[in-house]
Amino acid sequence: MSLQLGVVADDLTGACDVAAGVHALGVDAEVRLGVPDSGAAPEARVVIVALKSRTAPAAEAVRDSVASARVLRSWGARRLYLKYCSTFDSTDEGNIGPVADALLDLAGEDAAAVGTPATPAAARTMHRGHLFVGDRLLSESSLAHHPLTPMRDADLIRVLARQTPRPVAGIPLEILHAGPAAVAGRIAELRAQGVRHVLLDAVEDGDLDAAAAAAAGAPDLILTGAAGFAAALARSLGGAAAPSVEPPPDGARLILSGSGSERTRAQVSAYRGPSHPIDVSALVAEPTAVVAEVMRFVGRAAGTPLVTATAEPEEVARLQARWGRDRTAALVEDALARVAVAAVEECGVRRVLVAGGETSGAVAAALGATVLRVRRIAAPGVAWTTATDPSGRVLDLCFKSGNFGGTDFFDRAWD
Ligand SMILES: Nc1ncnc2c1ncn2[C@@H]1O[C@H](COP(=O)(O)OP(=O)(O)O)[C@@H](O)[C@H]1O
Ligand SMILES: O=C(O)[C@H](O)C(=O)COP(=O)(O)O
Repeated sequence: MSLQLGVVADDLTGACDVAAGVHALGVDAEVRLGVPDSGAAPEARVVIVALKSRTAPAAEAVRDSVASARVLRSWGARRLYLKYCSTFDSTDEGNIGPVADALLDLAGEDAAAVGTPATPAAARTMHRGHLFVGDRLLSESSLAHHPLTPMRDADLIRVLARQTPRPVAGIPLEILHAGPAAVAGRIAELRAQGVRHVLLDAVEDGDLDAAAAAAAGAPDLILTGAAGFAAALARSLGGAAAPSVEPPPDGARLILSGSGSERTRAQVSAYRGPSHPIDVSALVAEPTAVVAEVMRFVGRAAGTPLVTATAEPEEVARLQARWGRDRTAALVEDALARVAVAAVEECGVRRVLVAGGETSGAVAAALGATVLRVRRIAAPGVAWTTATDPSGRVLDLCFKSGNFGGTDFFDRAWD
């Protein structure tokens, strides 16, 4: 099969979110970690490049996203999709706007970016350009307190307009409900007026299907959004039989949590197995000693050990004020990544569940994973994936978005 949809994702859990949704439709998907080497094209019909660009400097995010898009195009990708968070996680400096603009430059002068973060299956909906998380406006949800990208403005037309000099406009729900031709016609009108970024309202999957059908008639569009719109595009590809589910590899288990999201905080609290909180302040002065202490816990734990840095927003804010946001982020990500490598190399761990997008990117890179294939859906938007590390070990890896999975996920995710 040829590559139908090439996706550039700004974090690993978001990439796996798309892969899980595509897999559930019976469409074969593959996640490539980092900017891929051009080489031979993968066989999968959907290839998702997982970058760690969501909170990187804009120039770095643009560089890696454009490089990834070029490789996907060289593999014959018929459509390009920029995958960002369903809660539009970003700052006013970017990176959704700058990256989308760079992809527009790649696509040509009159190109336009069209899409939506709406993912109704994850209770993310767009109405009059405003993003809702469940019944709450984004700015009234827990995402307003995200440790790296606090989302304090639910008007995404306004948010995106702060990230790009190119004109931004929305398409309201009544046009989505009028069907694909109405959507396509409105997109064409906006483009003729010079609009280069279009955000679509959507409150149900049918709206996303209408958007996907409208996009099918405009192959020059750069498509953007979260896993919901990506799944609608994959639905139009037509799925094969349900993919087979291989058993997980034998080996010990480990849970690593670096997410500060509301759902992960609940999952950490609800976990009934052995857990060990990381002393983040101690990481500043003696990270090696902290990791050694954690490994003593992992080595003697009965059951599946949970190593967690997860903390309430107030505690995270206190540590960020003391040591710096980026410094604490890097210290925690690096510590959890080092624990993952040591657990695989020294404790026979072969199954790792990681909570948090940035955290997952750091852990996957440290483990040397380069390609992930979905093995089994663990929860909506969350998959167990199979990877082979540089030493040839087969690993079973689950990279869970911060706000995904049930409260008992850490106990129930294992098959
Ligand atoms: N206790 C803590 N203090 C400071 N930063 C933390 C703490 N725990 C986690 N972090 C950092 O917060 C960020 C959480 O981001 P991420 O892993 O993407 O989670 P999510 O998926 O919930 O957004 C990471 O950079 C992580 O290292
Ligand atoms: O919510 C989404 O679209 C994705 O699953 C995602 O990007 C989540 O990011 P997180 O950093 O893992 O919360």
